[in-house]
Amino acid sequence: MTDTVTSPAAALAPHPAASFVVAPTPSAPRVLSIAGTDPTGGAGIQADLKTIGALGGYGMAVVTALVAQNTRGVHSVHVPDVGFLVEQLDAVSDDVAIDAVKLGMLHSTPLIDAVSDWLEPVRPAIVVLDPVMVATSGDRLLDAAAEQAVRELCRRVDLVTPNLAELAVLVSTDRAHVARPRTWSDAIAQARHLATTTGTTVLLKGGHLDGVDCPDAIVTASAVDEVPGRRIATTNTHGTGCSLSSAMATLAAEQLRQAPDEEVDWVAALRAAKAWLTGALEHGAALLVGEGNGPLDHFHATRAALRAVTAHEDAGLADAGLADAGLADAERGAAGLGDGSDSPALAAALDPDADRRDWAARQWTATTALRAEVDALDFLVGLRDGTLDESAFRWYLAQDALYLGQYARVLARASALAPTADEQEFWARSAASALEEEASLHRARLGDDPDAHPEPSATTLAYVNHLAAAADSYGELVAALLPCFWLYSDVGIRLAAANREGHPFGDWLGAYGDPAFAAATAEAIAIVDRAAAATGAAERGRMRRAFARSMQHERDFFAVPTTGIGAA
Ligand SMILES: Nc1ncnc2c1ncn2[C@@H]1O[C@H](COP(=O)(O)OP(=O)(O)OP(=O)(O)O)[C@@H](O)[C@H]1O
Ligand SMILES: Cc1ncc(COP(=O)(O)O)c(N)n1
Repeated sequence: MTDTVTSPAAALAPHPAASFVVAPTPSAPRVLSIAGTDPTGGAGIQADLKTIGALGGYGMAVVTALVAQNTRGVHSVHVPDVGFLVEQLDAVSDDVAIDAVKLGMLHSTPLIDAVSDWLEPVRPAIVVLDPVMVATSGDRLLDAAAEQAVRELCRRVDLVTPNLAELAVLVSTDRAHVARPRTWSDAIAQARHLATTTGTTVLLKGGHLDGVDCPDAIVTASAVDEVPGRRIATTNTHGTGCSLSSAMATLAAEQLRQAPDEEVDWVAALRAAKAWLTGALEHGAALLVGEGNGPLDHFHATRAALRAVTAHEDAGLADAGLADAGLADAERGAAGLGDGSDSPALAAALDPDADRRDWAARQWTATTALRAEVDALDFLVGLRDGTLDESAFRWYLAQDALYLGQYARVLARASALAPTADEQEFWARSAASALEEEASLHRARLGDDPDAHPEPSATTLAYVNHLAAAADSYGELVAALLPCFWLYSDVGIRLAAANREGHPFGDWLGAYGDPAFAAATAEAIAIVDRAAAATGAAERGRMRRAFARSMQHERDFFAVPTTGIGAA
C-alpha cells in the first residue's frame, strides 16, 4: 500500500506527520506461488517456497491441486473446488501487497480462468508463468483440453518459462500441431514466434537438450539473449522448472524493490538464477532424498554459510547473534505485540534498532545469489574437479600474491584506526599473516619464474583501490575487508571437500579449512558487527556498500583467470 492513510485510526494519530504515511520498502520481496503440491518437497509449491526463501524473498503459497507424488512419479491428483481456490487467492490479496506471482501447475480450464480473473484487478508488478503440463516422470499435470487456456494466459503474464515440449504445445494451435524442437536454433525460432504472437518475454530452457552445455535464453519479439550454462551430470532434476521460475519471480521483484522505477532486467535475473540453480543441481544428490529423480538442494549456499559460522561457535559469534535476536523476541512477546513479521512497517516501528543487529550475517544473506555465481565460476569448478588449466592457476597465484601485499597494508591501516587494543592487535596479526602468505606463495609455488611476477591486473588494482578508498573510516574499512576473510573461508569448505587422493591441486586444496583462519574469520565478523552496532545509519549504509562491492571484487578476482576479462 502506498496510499495516504485516511482511516479512522489515522485520524486519531497523535502526531500530524503520522497522517501522511509513505509506504516503507519491505525488507524482502513478497512472492506468491500459485501451484500444486509435492509432499516429498522437490517440486511444486514446496520447491517454490524453498527457492523464494533461498534467494531472500518472503514466500507465500496458494494450492491449486494436491498431488500424491514422489521422486518416482505421480500416484494421484486431488483438485479442491475452484471456489476454494478463489477463497485462498482473496485471502492473500485482501491482506498482503504482493510483489510477484509465480504460476505453476494450473491443472484445468476452470482453475486457469479463476486465476486469470483474480490477476486482473490484483495485478502484481511481476507475473511469471511456468506452463507445467507433464511431470519429469511422464505423468500429465494439465488437462489436454486446457492447453488453449494456457496459450491465452501467456498474453497476460510478464515472463513465460516453457521447456522444449511445452514450447511446442504453446506455439501449436487447435488446427496445427507443431513438433517439439530438436535443436537449439529450432527452439529459439519457436520461442521467438511465441514472444511475437503473445507480446510476452519467453525464458527458453535448454534442460532437455543433449550435450555438455545447458543454455537458456531470454527471448522477446526483437532480441535473443542467451545465457550459457554447464550441464550437471545428475539425476536430481525433479523440480528444476518450478525452482527456476520462482527464482526469476523473486529476483525480478528484488530488482524492483531496489529500483522501483527501472525496468526488470530479465537477462541479469536469469544469470543469477542459473548460477544458483547450477549449485543446487550439483548439491542435490548429497541430500539422499528418494530413489527416482531426486530434488535439488535449494539451500546449498545457506547451509555452507551456516557451517562456516557455526563451526567456530567457540569464538562466541553465532551465540551472540542469536542471543540478541532472542532478547528482541522476548521483549515483543512481553509487550503482546507479536513479531511484526506480517508488516514491515510495524516491524520497523517496533524495532528501530533492527539494522544494528546481526549486521554482517544480513549482508552475507543479501549476497546469496552472488555467492552462488562465485561457486559456479569455471575457475572454482575447475579447481574443485581438477580440470583447471595449470597456467590459469599460476596466473591466479601470481595475482593473489600481488593482492596480498597491498591487502596487508590496508589491514595495517585498520589496525591503526582500531578503537580497542584487541582489535588493533587482531588487524596487525592479520596483516602479518597476509605478508607471510604472500612470501610463501613466492617461495614455494611461484619460484623465480619471471612470468610469475606480472603487473597487477585491472581487476586486482580495482579491488585494492576499493579497499584503500575505504581507509578513512574504520567501519567502512572493516566492512570492505570482511569478504576476503569470509568468502575465502566459505569457498574453502567446498574446495577442501573436493580433495582426494591424486587430485592435481591436492596440496593447495589441503590448505583450506585451516581452523585458525576460520577463527580469524569469526573474529573479523564480530568486529564488523560491533562497528555496525556502534555507528549511525548513514555510516552503516556506507559499510553495506563497501561490503557488497568487495564481494563483487572477490567474484571478479576468481573469474579473471579463466575468462581473461579484466586481466590486462
Ligand atoms: N542437468 C542439468 N544441468 C544444468 N542445468 C540444468 C540441467 N537440467 C536442467 N537444467 C536447467 O534447469 C532449468 C529447467 O530446465 P528444464 O528444461 O529441465 O525445465 P523443465 O523441464 O520445466 O524442468 P522440470 O525438470 O522441473 O520439469 C533450466 O535453467 C535448465 O537449463
Ligand atoms: C505440483 C507439481 N508441479 C510441477 C511439477 C513438475 O516438476 P517435474 O517436471 O520436475 O516433475 C511437479 N512434478 N509437480
